[in-house]
Amino acid sequence: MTTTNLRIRGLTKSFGGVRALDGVDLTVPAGQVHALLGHNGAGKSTLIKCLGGAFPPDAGTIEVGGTSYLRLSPRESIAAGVAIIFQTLSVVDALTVAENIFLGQEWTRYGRIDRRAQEEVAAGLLERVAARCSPRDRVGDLPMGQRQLVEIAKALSRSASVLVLDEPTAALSGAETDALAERVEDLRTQGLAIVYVTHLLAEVERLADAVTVLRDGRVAHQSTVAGQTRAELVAAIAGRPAQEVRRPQPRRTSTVPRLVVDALRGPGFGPVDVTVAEGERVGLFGLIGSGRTRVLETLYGRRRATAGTIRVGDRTVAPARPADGLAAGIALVPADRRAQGLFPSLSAQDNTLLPSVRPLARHGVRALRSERRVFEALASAVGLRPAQPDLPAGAFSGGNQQKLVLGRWINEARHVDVLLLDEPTQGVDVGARQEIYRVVSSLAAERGTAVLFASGDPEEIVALADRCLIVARGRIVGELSGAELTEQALLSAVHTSLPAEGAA
Ligand SMILES: Nc1ncnc2c1ncn2[C@@H]1O[C@H](COP(=O)(O)OP(=O)(O)OP(=O)(O)O)[C@@H](O)[C@H]1O
Repeated sequence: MTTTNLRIRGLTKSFGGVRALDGVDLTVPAGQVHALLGHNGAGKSTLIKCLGGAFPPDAGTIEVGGTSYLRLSPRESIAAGVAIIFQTLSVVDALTVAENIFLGQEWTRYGRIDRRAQEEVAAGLLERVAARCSPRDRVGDLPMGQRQLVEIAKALSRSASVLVLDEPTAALSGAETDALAERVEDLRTQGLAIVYVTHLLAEVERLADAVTVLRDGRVAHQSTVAGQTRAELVAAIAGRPAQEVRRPQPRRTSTVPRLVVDALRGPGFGPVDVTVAEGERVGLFGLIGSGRTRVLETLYGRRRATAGTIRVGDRTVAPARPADGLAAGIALVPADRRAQGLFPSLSAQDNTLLPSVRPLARHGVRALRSERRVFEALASAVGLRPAQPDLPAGAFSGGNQQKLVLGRWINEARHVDVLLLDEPTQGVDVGARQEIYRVVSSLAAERGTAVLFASGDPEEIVALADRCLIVARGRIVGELSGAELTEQALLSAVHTSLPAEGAA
């Protein structure tokens, strides 16, 4: 008989006027990987936060291991056997692996922490998750994939029976992603009930047994994964039939160079040569740690170049700070948009239009009506939910916060010569992804903006780039364009170069 580790019934939660969850049912038996999908703002994070005790639900029950709760405190959630691995991990960098695992549940002997016993047990737990680190390593020195395994080992030390993984591969390299998939497989075999939150359908197909799609706080679809097509899942997420993902028609781009980078070097990369013509969209494809992010940050002035030249049009620029990059007509949308670009207490509209307020103003007075019009056009283009201009940015879901920061640079009131995008659609749902590609492409086509973007997702490169440069070990090691630019060609190009670990 299969035991049911997690049974959620009628879960409901509102924030002000927004029904984030509306009568959600979800059952996950022991030994099942259950994928949780949904558009940005569908309610996925709210559901896992109710489960983890961060929010009290308004109605419904959460049953874990046979005990039913109307609400859980964070402590009760852990005691009941729930472990949630959030994207921003909760491990403490300054502590060792063993200290992290036993934080808050230290083993003591004669009133002192028994380090040796902790390290011995930690070693066993690390083995169970096939981690390659030692109990005495400092967590801050470990690559992201290992830190995540430490957190999973910590969950096992607390005898978790329900493991929730929130977009766990977002910050992992290809090799780390494969290793995590194997761990998920093992933990399923060991009888955990696993809830796996993701936007990536390939992960669902690879790992999950069952899938639930949330749409606007309700269950829009629930089934086993076997026999389910991608088109059916996309339709359930978006609430309309799937649009075919098509590679844009090859366009004749201008040959006038807009961005010319010559022998650029900086810590961890170089020399790098890149030319982007007016209206051209060039992808930088590489694994995490390849140096792709460093190149973009150096062009923008967030990092200092140690050698080389950068030209925008016919001007030579040497950005030492982001303000210099902006003054030279270069904008960067960082990958970690929430930490690096969002003002949580300002309204959605102010967040997107802040840099445009001056261009829109007439005679020094803010053009409020134009601001609203530009915001509304943008909100509909990127599928912002809810499309409320006055709501504080901090009240939007993670993916919608991404769209707000992205929208700052891709709205019609803001002109930049060179647009740099780091992982433009990470955390963004499948429906909005296509819209973002369309908006970026029309900026390039209509205004001649030179677009240089970094991505680790071959599908994204193929959907958005006219031409792609392969980055490995801080250098450009190949180039693909036209008919050669396919997902398969990208993957084989990157895997023939040595993978690097660590953050980009
Ligand atoms: N603290 C909050 N205050 C107000 N509204 C909130 C709050 N947290 C979430 N919401 C709203 O609840 C809804 C569901 O958000 P939630 O974060 O659960 O979505 P999600 O499915 O996790 O999205 P994403 O894929 O973007 O992470 C959204 O409309 C969001 O704006």
